[in-house]
Amino acid sequence: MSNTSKIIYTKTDEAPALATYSFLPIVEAFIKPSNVEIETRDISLASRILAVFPEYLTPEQKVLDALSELGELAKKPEANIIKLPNISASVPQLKAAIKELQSLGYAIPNYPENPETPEEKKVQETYNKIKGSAVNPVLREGNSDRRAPKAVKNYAKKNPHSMGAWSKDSKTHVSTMDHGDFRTNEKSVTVSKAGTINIEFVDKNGSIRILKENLALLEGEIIDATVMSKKALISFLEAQIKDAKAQNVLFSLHMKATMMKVSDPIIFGYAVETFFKNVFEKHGAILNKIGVNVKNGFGDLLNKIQNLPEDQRTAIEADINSCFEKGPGVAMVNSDKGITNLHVPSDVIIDASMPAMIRSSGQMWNTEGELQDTKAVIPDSSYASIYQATIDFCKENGAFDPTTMGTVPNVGLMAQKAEEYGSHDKTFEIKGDGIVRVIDTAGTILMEHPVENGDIWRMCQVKDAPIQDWIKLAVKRARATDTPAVFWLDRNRAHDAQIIEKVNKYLPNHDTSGLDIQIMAPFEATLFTLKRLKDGLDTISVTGNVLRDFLTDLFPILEVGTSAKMLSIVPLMNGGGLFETGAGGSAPKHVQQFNEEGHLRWDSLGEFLALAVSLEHLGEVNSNSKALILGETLDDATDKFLENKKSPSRKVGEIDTRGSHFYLAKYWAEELAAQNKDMDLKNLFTKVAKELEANESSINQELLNAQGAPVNIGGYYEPNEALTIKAMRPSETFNKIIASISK
Ligand SMILES: NC(=O)C1=CN([C@@H]2O[C@H](COP(=O)(O)OP(=O)(O)OC[C@H]3O[C@@H](n4cnc5c(N)ncnc54)[C@H](OP(=O)(O)O)[C@@H]3O)[C@@H](O)[C@H]2O)C=CC1
Ligand SMILES: O=C(O)CCC(=O)C(=O)O
Ligand SMILES: [Mg+2]
Repeated sequence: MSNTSKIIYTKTDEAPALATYSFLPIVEAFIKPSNVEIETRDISLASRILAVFPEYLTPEQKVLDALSELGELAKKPEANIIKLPNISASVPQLKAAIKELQSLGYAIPNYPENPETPEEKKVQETYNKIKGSAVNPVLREGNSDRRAPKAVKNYAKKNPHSMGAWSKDSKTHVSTMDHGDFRTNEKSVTVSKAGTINIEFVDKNGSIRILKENLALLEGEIIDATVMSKKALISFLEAQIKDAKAQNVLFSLHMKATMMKVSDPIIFGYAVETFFKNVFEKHGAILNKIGVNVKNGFGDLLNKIQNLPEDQRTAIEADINSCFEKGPGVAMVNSDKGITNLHVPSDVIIDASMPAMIRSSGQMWNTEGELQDTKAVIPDSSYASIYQATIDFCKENGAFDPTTMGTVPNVGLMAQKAEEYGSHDKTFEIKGDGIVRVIDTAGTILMEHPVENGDIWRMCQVKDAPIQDWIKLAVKRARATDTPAVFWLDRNRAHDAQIIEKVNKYLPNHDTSGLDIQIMAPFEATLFTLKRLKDGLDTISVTGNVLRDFLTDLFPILEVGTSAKMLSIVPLMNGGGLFETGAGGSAPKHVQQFNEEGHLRWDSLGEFLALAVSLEHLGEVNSNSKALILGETLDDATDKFLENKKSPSRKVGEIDTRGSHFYLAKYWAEELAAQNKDMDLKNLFTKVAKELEANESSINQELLNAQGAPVNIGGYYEPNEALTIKAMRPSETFNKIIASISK
């Protein structure tokens, strides 16, 4: 078999990883006759931790660095990778994973919160590479094409998900900064020739500290730099806390602390300190001494004060309570458990949290577990306006109607760590007052900003080749679907102005005759798109990396109820394919339900869609007709799956992920039996389809019998393999039929 007939299926974390234990054996059996091999690579958080600390492990414990391997593969034409959502770990998640691995006998080091020795610094640096969004940027060697397939849209039109009603009197609103933030301070230049730059901090006395040295830039690369003023941010946050109280709305903070892993935890920390100002003013010395780190959220403070002598702890708790009493209500993540929006920076992630709020009448949970209007605080104003525009639109027009609304596919610029999501190694918390400047080897200052102690300064990059590829993809999608495409770019923003020049330069290289392609600032683009959306019309959004992320949750959640149902393709720039499953995350609360009730509600539709396009890609590239047929029939099976409503239910005792996989297998076998292009496949799967049909009720019964009681799979980040297989494949009858396919 040729080396190229290989699909790499990623093993990740939480609900998607559990689902893989049930789905992958089915896939392996079905694709075997086509001479396509499927291999797994473990890029779970646990595995990524073990991969970078080999010196702490015994020879048997060592694991491959699968992520680096896949990062290299993504640059090769033969790449065909199915990427499931993975944990982008905040520090609290990282620490929990480390603890679990240590308890399993892996002698890996602790995460050093305040590293002092060179050894501790090295350990922290290593962990920082695993922290946050450390997987996607490595694999995304291409731009993004995300859309709701027709079958998914049609299903939503016939079976609309619930949408909370909107009232014209809703007090919900977005609050964002109008000065001193990343948007207002942004500067940007396009580099005319390749070279290297340094980023320097010059203090008030003129002494220079190098923040980043010898950063290589390519010709035509756009760079931008900006700063968030700590003073402006804190006075903004103080004003918003007061205003939320005055308006009697919940205070909620929406950040991307996982993907913006350096800047956003700092901002999150300032919000915690501002909300609990009295606590930090009165007890700052003690909190400092016990190592409270607000970047890890209010939860870090609560955990660390548990070890204080009782009198100190109760004094602090009394002041915490008085902040809650005097301040506005805070939006809750889990009101039963008292977990607020400020507890953990990775609990509320803006791409999912804002659409979820908009879908529920613009409301979030209060401490009583009731829905209430909310002030959504999004400190940086770069993209906040899209949510305000959507809120205004819903107030004016009521909630969207999934039975009649159009769709908004996205073409997103993301290749080669484009824009903000590639900025971590160039983001700095500034220590002292002075100037930060970007300077080239000839001594020319490309950009500079005056800064003050505590400010957050960052630089972003986007290379020319990805921009050209993105423009090409936009034209291709507009042409393929004959749909208007809008570039969401603001000519008044420094970075966007540079991108607009490139769009104007490269668009004429393509045949755009008869196409409707426009450029609009995000606020106007939102209004334009929403109006069309309500009228049942489709509009392609062509955006940068952050808006890609925001819009590919916002529109899917409104249109089809969840971004899990998105087709998410990354045509890799060197010819391979990366097929992401859905556009959302790993849904931690699903695992909790599984552990408690033995019911997993992860919807693998994203996996089905991704596998079909992966097979199609492989079939075309390798002229493998069996792979093509498997892809086509899988798509037809997915249509049938939707028509017959075989997605997992939310409730225990009803069909869950495992049952949904059985039906996918049944329909896939039936489609293979029905096709006449390949007789081998037809004959083989006619038999399989008959057996699945004949055993349908006993398989369903066996699968349902596995529900209703707590399930122990021996771990959260590193579950025990044997226990997980047992839990995820509980139907002997089904397992036997699957095993018989490859015999
Ligand atoms: N591509 C990737 O690797 C991504 C990873 N993440 C990571 O995922 C974790 C959780 O992030 P969060 O922002 O809360 O986003 P999630 O998308 O995990 O959660 C938001 C909500 O989406 C719904 N949902 C998402 N996928 C499915 C699915 N397949 N089946 C059923 N429901 C689904 C659920 O909503 P409901 O209850 O309304 O149905 C869920 O509660 C974090 O660790 C984050 O870093 C996040 C985004 C992308
Ligand atoms: O990589 C991550 O942390 C999240 C990715 C994400 O949300 C997206 O691409 O939509
Ligand atoms: Mg996202």
